Amino acid sequence: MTDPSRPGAPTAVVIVAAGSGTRLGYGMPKALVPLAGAPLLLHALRGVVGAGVARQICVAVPPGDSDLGGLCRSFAEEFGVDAPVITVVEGGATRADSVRSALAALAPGTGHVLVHDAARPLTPADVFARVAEALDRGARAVIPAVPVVDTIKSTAPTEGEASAIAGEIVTGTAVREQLRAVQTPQGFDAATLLGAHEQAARWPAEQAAGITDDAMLVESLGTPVYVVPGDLRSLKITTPMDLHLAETLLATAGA
Ligand SMILES: Nc1ccn([C@@H]2O[C@H](COP(=O)(O)OP(=O)(O)OP(=O)(O)O)[C@@H](O)[C@H]2O)c(=O)n1
Ligand SMILES: C[C@](O)(CO)[C@H](O)COP(=O)(O)O
Repeated sequence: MTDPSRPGAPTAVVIVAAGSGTRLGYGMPKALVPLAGAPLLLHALRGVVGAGVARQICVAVPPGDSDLGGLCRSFAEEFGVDAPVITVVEGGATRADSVRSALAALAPGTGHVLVHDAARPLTPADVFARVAEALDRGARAVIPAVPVVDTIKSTAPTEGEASAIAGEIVTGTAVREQLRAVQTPQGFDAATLLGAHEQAARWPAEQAAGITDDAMLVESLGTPVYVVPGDLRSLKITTPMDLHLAETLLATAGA
């Protein structure tokens, strides 16, 4: 339910659910893939409504889809008038295109926007709350993140004689203490996010192909992006192993 006592600007949550799920390999849009018997999108919708931050939820579904749109409509009927308004739009070829399509459907007067992956079905309410609170405190952009546990190195393809040994060679080691693994929901002042996406829509294809989250578009404008603690349970379902892990987490939580 939307908490009417929550201070701050009217908040919309965009759920991007238009991906194909190629790496998961189920032969259906990833948002439809079942986790503990319910599609990933349904888990994400329940999470957003349970967090109580949204006045509107705008879901980007694959072009031509009717299953995920139908799921959203049934979900809205289940909650009735107390639930946030749920809007369904057709997503695009890339995640950024899907976000852009959803932003165009936000209600006039929307002050804050949280962009969330349908592929993160187990994000705890606390994470939504931390992001929304940072916006209420004046941040124009805020992301949840967790520390990185592996050592991260950059590499380059080997050349000449070295290529007989291996395909890649190390070019550097990042300072791990400065690295964070970034999650969603990512929160923004609505005008800031719209401006950032409008600018990125004019980027050349090669540069646009490198867009992996919304915050990097805002960073490119020089706007400070704040970081709040994420949660390891907010994992992104990308491969079959992630789905197994999420099933286990749910089974353990319900035990
Ligand atoms: N054109 C796209 C691509 C991705 N997404 C959404 O962005 C989130 C993160 O994307 P990702 O995990 O990469 O999903 P897919 O693109 O479906 O995965 P894959 O790359 O394996 O096909 C997902 O909720 C996905 O539905 C989207 O709305 N529109
Ligand atoms: C937005 C995101 O979930 C932050 O970690 C991530 O960058 C999405 O990447 P994907 O390759 O589109 O799954």
